[in-house]
Amino acid sequence: MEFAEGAPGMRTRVKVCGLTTVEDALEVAAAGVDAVGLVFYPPSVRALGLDRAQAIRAALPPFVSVVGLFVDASRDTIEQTLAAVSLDCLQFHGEESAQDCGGYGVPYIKAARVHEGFDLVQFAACHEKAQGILVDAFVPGIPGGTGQTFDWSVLPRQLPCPLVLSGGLTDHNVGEAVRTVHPWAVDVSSGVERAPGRKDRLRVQNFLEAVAKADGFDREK
Ligand SMILES: O=C(O)c1ccccc1N[C@@H]1O[C@H](COP(=O)(O)O)[C@@H](O)[C@H]1O
Repeated sequence: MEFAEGAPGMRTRVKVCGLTTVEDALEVAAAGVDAVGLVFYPPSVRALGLDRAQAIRAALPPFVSVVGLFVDASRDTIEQTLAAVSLDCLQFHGEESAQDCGGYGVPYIKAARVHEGFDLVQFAACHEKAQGILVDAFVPGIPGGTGQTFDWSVLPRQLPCPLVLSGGLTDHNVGEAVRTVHPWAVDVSSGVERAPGRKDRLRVQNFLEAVAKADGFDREK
């Protein structure tokens, strides 16, 4: 199977990023998401401290992956975070090189902010050890979580690793996104919020329902 193209009948995985409370994390887990993201990037409205991250990790049921998001963090910061919080995957959302992302003994995904002329195939080749490549909108000066979409038609049909689509996804556009891009997974943050850093249960449910519908599965609320 070529990645970027999910196999026919495949279920698109869903990550909801930017959980800041145990209550929201349990709600999105109960709704059926595959992964939750914890933001370890202090300028973000969704950033959380180690105590809160530990509490969320400890509260989650099995088989919900916990992804730690970093933006150009120091190796010390990442190691200290990993020592305090058990993370299943790292998400590097800054300008990290392939070397910066490796050596933690934890799988990682590397984010690319897509703009005109951006060569995603070359980017993926540079990050060949990444478990997947996440694509997000390019907004100057803001690394992510912007709620902005981008032109999905610039994405290549084939990549050598799984593609995670993000950037301005909502329950209204994620169906079209899945049908157009056929990503391995989708990642959403602001599009399922009721306030910055607080997730809205109904929006999360509607988002999951829209993904399932686009995959060809029916999903009861
Ligand atoms: O969520 C954040 O605050 C954030 C901060 C810095 C870098 C990335 C961040 N989130 C990631 O951004 C994309 C798109 O988010 P949105 O759905 O458009 O709000 C997503 O991959 C988040 O994981």
